Amino acid sequence: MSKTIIISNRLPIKVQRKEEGLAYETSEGGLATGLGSIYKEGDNVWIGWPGLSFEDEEEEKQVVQDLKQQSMHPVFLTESEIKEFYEGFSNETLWPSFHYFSQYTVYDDAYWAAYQHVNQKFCQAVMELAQPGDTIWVHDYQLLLLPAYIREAFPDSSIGFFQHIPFPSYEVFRMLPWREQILKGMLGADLIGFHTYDDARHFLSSVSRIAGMNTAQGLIDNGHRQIMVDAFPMGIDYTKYAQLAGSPEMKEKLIPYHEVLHDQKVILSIDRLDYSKGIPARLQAFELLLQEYPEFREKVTLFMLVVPSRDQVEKYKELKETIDELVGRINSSYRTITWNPIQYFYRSFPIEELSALYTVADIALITPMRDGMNLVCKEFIASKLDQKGVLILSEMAGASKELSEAIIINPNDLGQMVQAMREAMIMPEEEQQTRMQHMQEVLKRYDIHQWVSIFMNRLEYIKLKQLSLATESLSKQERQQLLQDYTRGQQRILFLDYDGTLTGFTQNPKHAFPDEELLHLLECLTQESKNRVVIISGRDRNTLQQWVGHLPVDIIAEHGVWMRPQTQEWQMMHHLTNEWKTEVRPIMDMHVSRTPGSFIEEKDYSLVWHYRKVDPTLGELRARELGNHLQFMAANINLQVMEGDKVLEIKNVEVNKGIAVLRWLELLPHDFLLAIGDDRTDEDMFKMMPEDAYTIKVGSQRSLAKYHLDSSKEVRKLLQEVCDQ
Ligand SMILES: O=P(O)(O)OC[C@H]1O[C@H](O[C@H]2O[C@H](CO)[C@@H](O)[C@H](O)[C@H]2O)[C@H](O)[C@@H](O)[C@@H]1O
Ligand SMILES: O=c1ccn([C@@H]2O[C@H](COP(=O)(O)OP(=O)(O)O)[C@@H](O)[C@H]2O)c(=O)[nH]1
Ligand SMILES: [Mg+2]
Repeated sequence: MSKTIIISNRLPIKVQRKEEGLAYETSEGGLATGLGSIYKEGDNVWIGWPGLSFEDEEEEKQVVQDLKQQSMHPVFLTESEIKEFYEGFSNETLWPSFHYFSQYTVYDDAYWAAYQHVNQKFCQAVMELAQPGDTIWVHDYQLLLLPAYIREAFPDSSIGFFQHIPFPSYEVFRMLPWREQILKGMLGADLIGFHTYDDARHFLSSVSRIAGMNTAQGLIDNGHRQIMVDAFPMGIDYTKYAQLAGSPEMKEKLIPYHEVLHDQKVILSIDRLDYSKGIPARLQAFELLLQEYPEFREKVTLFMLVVPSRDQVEKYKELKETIDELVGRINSSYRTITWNPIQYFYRSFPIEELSALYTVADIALITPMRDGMNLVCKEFIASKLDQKGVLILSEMAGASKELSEAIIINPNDLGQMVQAMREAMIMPEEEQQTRMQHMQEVLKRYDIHQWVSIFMNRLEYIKLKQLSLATESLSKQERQQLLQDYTRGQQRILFLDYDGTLTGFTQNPKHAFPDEELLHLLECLTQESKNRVVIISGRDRNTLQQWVGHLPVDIIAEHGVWMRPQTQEWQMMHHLTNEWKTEVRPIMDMHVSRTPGSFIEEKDYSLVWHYRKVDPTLGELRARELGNHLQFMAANINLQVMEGDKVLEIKNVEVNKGIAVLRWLELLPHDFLLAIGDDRTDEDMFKMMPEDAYTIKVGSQRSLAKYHLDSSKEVRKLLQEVCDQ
């Protein structure tokens, strides 16, 4: 039976070394409870780091055994891996960079080496446990390379990846020297999820700009597979928090709070110790509230829980000192004999205590500078059974996208935070309830179980979609049939597109000249007297003449303006005019000057605007503008605007590859036809081919062709087999 394997850096439990031996505690965080519902089912398993370094193999064996009973499998990290992979690359490079704290980012090759090494180590663990057919779900920024490593080991596996922290804008992401390897690592997955649409959008933009891949409609085409990217805002176990808040034990738990607080309002703040959480600014805003509105003194208490986290990392140590100082200063300035403005705790609390705090708090003050999601604010909402209470939430938290009924603030605006606290303190109960009810509905509907099920569902969907494309890809059997039909054929025509089909895509189109391998292949194909090999290309005739003209191939140039049957002279297929160029060229010239990196290619009867070196978004925008402009002119002067891969071509309306192949089909008797092409212009050729022809599209986009091949490399392989017949 197939199973689901979950992999995250941290396991949902932490091993602690106590005097009486090893002890297991739950890890802080929503992921652990959320996925709890699936990892314990059937043979499912969760792979991750148990949170300590072990020197003793016996102790490690013990941990493996203990965890096995709870459907977990540990990956042990050495002291130096903890330093360089976990504290280093994960939390001193990726964490600050992805949270827009670029000034904190450490760029260190040793960290990067450790990061690759530990990702490999996780891959080893997956390989030990995975079987064909298993679903693999990788979590978070510590394991960005893992999807590609797993893909290499198990090419057909179903891999989902979810990132719990933000994905930064391209301008920030590009600063990482290892940006390309990181993207390639993530792209090993079939489905890539983020908390918000903005994160997904930023990721897609980096993929398009850095990896140069097509990312239309959230689908990435990497040449082999379609990869889906989408937003899946993570929910919480709503019922669990609601039930805890309503449990009989809760009433008792609340007694001491009420004794201390009397009629004071409670503002609650809970986070891990992290500069991304905006704790100092929050404290400053609270101080300003007390300063500017003395009427609130002794009427409000800030309960501030800071959970120790990554305390070996320098910036976290510094932050701890800053917070200690601020709390000390505010408390010492404003405290009275009976009142302390801030109740500050630096430790972690069990869920029952958290629930009591959520219940008792009037206001939750959640003001991160950046946060992937933030589950604390959701847990607060779920705990409010009487629907009284106000949430103040930073617009920089992923959760703000769902919780629009909160008081949304910008954490850099201290004045706005002060006003938000004031508004929350005096908000009428009805308004609190209306807002709370709305937020509760959102969170109840989209809880953690829904989150898991929607993610899994999408993963299944994209796998099926890939499969339907794969079934169109030339199977072993169909390949055999093709070769058999070829051998039987006495009069064969092979139509071969050039760029993207016989050669790969190059940054400079002039660099795509044929290499030795290709020339040999063409020689071999043309040596066979039963073959007519037709190179059918959009390129100008001079280039094609220079590159393949010495071979006895037929050439169709400029999508069918020119033809050169075998060794004869070049002929024009249509009587065309190019007088229109004087009118069109200035418009293209203007676009070139407005679009850095673009250039014009001039052929005898067409003009082409290339934008492969242009920033992709700008390129698409300008292509649309130019296309519209030319479309408008074209209708009056018998021209067509053809869109290709990063090109826009304008030429006479009667020219296309379909009309060109018809000429060959009419003139030459044939009993075996093969047509291969990669681009939109090749679709015209596929359209004109008779039913029994073998038509092959290179790449995974939809096509009129019957079959698909992955790349020009695959095309060459097939043609070599044809040659060998
Ligand atoms: O493992 P640690 O280094 O101790 O850190 C704890 C976890 O922190 C991060 O949490 C994030 O995930 C939450 C759930 O999706 C999200 O609400 C929050 O905004 C994120 O910051 C981190 O992503 C985890 O990998 C860590 O285990
Ligand atoms: O003493 C504590 C404080 C917090 N949490 C939990 O830690 C998680 C924090 O998740 P969040 O998304 O808010 O932030 P992260 O720490 O993951 O960045 C929440 O589920 C809290 O309930 C906990 O278990 N014990
Ligand atoms: Mg092509």
